[in-house]
Amino acid sequence: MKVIKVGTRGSKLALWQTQWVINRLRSLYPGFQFEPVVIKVTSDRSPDAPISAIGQVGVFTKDIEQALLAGDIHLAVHSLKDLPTLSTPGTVIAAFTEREDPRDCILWPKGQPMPDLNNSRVGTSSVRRSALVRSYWPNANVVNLRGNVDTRVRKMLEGNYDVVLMAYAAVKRMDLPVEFKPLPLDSWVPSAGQGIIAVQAREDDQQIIGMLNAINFFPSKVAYLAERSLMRALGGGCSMPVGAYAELHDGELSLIGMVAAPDGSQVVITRRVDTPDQADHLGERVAREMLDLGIRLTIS
Ligand SMILES: NCc1[nH]cc(CCC(=O)O)c1CC(=O)O
Repeated sequence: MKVIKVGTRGSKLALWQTQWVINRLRSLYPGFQFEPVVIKVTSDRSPDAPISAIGQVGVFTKDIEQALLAGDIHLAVHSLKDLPTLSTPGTVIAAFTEREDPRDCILWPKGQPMPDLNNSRVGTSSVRRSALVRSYWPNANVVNLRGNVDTRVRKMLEGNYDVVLMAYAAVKRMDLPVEFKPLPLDSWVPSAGQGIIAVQAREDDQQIIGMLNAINFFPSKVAYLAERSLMRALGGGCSMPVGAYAELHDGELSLIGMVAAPDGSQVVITRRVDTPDQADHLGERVAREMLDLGIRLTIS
């Protein structure tokens, strides 16, 4: 039986996502054996350093892509939002999964009432989330908090933070000892790709690409094309306070874009609609309109 090696990070969330993809593939292709291969990535090697200090693009994904290109694995499973908006030459995202709830949410310890957000210590290391906290809850204290989902929850339960911010997708996929409340999509615009799992193959591997095509979900792909185009037009990556969320509904693609000043003094949110074949153009248009509003994209 042919063994297909599936590259993944070793975090619980990554392993959950990889198992989910493997289960889908296994039911479609019973003649193959799918085997997860854990690959250590840059961010795992410096678990406490701020991502902005580790610096380069692709801290969650680069080492896995290299293993893919080297032929050590046949395919790779990533959180789409962790992948750089410019794809690595030689690789292709051959499947975008059905999107899990894309919203951000706040988490606090199980059994406790929801903290007063405007007087809380909020743990996050995301520049997008900190800008939104500073804008919407001006008296809250943003405290840097890095690490895998488990680490972030543990540090909160140890009393270092009153609430932490996280992707709702992560809360739904894992069993966490927390209370949680999702934040509204149109004011807390998520990161491009949030909630979608990306399955990557080598560009020249027609067999794997063909197999992955069966689990590709077109509405997720076209939504991401618009979100990615917006990110590219802003020249942004995860180091900028930018959000993008697109949705295909009744043949119409709508895109919400968000740009914030890192200190929260300005938040610009724009929504536009177009046909799905105009996904790229829609992203550029929303980006252009937001830039025309004159927000200062100062990267701290
Ligand atoms: N960079 C961390 C990361 N990458 C993907 C997810 C959530 C899962 C998803 O978006 O599919 C998370 C956790 C978070 O944002 O709190």
